[in-house]
Amino acid sequence: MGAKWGVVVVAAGRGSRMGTKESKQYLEMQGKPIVVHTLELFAALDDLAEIVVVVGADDVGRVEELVSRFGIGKVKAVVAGGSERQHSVYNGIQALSPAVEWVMVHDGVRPLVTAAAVGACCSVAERVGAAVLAVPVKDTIKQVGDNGLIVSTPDRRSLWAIQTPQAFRRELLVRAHEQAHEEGFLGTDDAMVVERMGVPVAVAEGDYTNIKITTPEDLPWAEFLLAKRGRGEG
Ligand SMILES: Nc1ccn([C@@H]2O[C@H](COP(=O)(O)OP(=O)(O)OP(=O)(O)O)[C@@H](O)[C@H]2O)c(=O)n1
Ligand SMILES: C[C@](O)(CO)[C@H](O)COP(=O)(O)O
Repeated sequence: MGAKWGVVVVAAGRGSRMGTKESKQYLEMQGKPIVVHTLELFAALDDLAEIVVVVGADDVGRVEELVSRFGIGKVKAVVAGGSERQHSVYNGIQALSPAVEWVMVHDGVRPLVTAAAVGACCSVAERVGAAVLAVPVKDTIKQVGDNGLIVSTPDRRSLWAIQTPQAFRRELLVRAHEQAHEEGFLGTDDAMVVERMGVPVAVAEGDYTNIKITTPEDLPWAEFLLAKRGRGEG
């Protein structure tokens, strides 16, 4: 990462698919909330200038206290998110310092991303203008109709499972979010609002361990990977 980079860590979701009373980003692993693991990883990146954390409106004070308790550096602001992930992202971008010219957006519930993968994503973004971390899919993916019948089977060689961080020149991402808002478009990731403008977005190959903690089955796998990483076993 050469230029002035900021990251928006989004953690304002309800975690409904996890089925826990506590939102999944606050579930603890190795004595720390998942979102703290994620923030600590980005705070340790030498070339990262600042972090904005986006959380539920009622959780701003709680997360500010976590940032202080765990001594997490580079946190410029903790701000309230919105009803959709895309709204939370936009709120986060607005809180970055004006000097930040490149933005990463990262899911707060992806605590296992590596510094190397983040660096690769940013390098590709600086070259292309926009990039997302991804891995080639391992399973055959099929499109299935409402009737449960298979519609098509895309060539697996062209299919990638998209992750975060997703990295962009800041003015591009702001413009894309504002256009999506004006046109009532909601995407499931940040690249979608840029792609729909016809702007190229590149893929940077990441790791299969960069999982998004979403459903209960993800928790033991994340615990295992976190422990493995803590032992320096990658
Ligand atoms: N309005 C929202 C929705 C999601 N997120 C964040 O976006 C990331 C990816 O979203 P997802 O895994 O879907 O989290 P949730 O929306 O909380 O999960 P669910 O869909 O199961 O409720 C998470 O870190 C989540 O906290 C957010 O900041 N604001
Ligand atoms: C952004 C993302 O993590 C890329 O795979 C994914 O689209 C988030 O989806 P979610 O339903 O908000 O978890």
